[in-house]
Amino acid sequence: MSALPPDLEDRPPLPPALAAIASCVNGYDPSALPVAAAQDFIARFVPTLAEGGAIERLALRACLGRVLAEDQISRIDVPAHDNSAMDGYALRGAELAAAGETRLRVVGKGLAGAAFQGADVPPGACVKITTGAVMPAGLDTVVPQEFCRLEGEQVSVPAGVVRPGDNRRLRGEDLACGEAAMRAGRLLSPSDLGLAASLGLAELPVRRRLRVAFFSTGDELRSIGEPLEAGCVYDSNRYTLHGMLSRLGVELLDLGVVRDEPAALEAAFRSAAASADAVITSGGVSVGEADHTKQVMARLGEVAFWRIAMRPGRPMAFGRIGAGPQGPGAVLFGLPGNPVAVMVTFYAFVRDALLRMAGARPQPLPTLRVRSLETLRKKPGRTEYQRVSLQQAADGVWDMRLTGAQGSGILRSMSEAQGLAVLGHEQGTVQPGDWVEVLPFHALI
Ligand SMILES: Nc1nc2c(c(=O)[nH]1)N[C@H]1C(S)=C(S)[C@@H](COP(=O)(O)OP(=O)(O)OC[C@H]3O[C@@H](n4cnc5c(N)ncnc54)[C@H](O)[C@@H]3O)O[C@H]1N2
Ligand code: MOO
Repeated sequence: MSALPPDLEDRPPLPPALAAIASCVNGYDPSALPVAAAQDFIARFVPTLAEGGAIERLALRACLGRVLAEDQISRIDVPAHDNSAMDGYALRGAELAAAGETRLRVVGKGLAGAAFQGADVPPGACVKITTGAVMPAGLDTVVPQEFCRLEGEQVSVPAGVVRPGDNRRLRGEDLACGEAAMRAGRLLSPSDLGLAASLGLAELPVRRRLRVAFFSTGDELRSIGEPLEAGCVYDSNRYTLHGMLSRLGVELLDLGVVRDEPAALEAAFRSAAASADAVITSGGVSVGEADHTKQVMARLGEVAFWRIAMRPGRPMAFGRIGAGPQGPGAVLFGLPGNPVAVMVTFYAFVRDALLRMAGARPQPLPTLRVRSLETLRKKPGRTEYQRVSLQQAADGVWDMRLTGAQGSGILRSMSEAQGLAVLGHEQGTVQPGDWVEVLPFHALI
């Protein structure tokens, strides 16, 4: 068996692990697994990049989209001082009159980066201040300058425009020294880079990127640039997969197109598993005579299930090859060949599994509750994903329509969609005006 990535957690050998997982999964039926059971199975099954040996320290800007490997504890208070949230006058809140005006003498100024230098501010006095400037000792309130009238060195503040303590940011209110700023497992976002910068961190420890190999299978597939002979189609799945995987920030190994021949498939699986943590294929998982993918997967390793109660995406093989005492091998996703089924099964199963393997803690994706403008025919007993466009109605509610024919080979209606209506396992036909859950593509990385 092929060499195995050394830094994946060593899990028990596959057969007992599979049986153990299957017995924990509610409604486990390998011939037609409900979507939720398949997701549960996969979440329990996939190994995570191990703590040791898989961590690198990267310059902050390079950490975007990577998985944080260790908790980050703040070594400073952020902000480091009480400071003003407004341009105006800093004063003692207790001196503000309940009615009429409060008149105060301006005894100096404090700028952001150039704090007020005077001695203690005496009673009846205030300090001109800018946003971000350190609050002078003893002063606790800032009146924005728009509310004030300045005559010479006297400022008049009308009653009621601020309360004591207003417009002052407290030391450590963003993060106190010793507090956890970010926990390990976080998928680093632009705001996380900013947060780390606010702590003065030049670099962060991140998990190594997951290595994902992928290839298309099918004798009818031609690569771009090749002539399209009768009966052939261009291989689009590798481009779709490339796009979805790139957004996940994994390391990509594109192994091209593999012919519908068991020996060629076996060689491709072996080479993919030798260098990747996960292998994704498309095509050849159904029951046709040229559909060899799942048989080859089963011969080299194990197939946990390959039929899911969903549409599109019913035939999807999930398993593993190369598992043994030396490591967990590579996780396999044999996605169906139809171009829309590839995308739907990726979003339904592969995305979360890869994030989990990479050490992140994926959250359930947020869905929008929208009103259907049309009838959506649906049979109970399987989950259906229908391609929809969204528009906001005059009453502010979001409405949805199908983007066209829903055949799982029709990529145009996927490309025109803004999301997928997720019609649950038990759901029947949707009538116009009914509410449905939509997974907006913008929620996906
Ligand atoms: N008798 C049955 N036939 C089929 C069943 C079934 O349950 N019983 N399931 C259908 C469903 S659902 C799907 S999905 C497909 C999945 O089949 P395969 O995974 O074996 O995929 P292929 O047969 O290889 O291809 C299906 C279709 O997609 C085109 N394709 C494949 N790869 C690509 C690619 N990389 N780029 C563009 N297009 C691709 C291929 O040419 C076929 O038209 O099986 C149904 N049949
Ligand atoms: O998985 Mo298939 O895409 O339902 O046609």
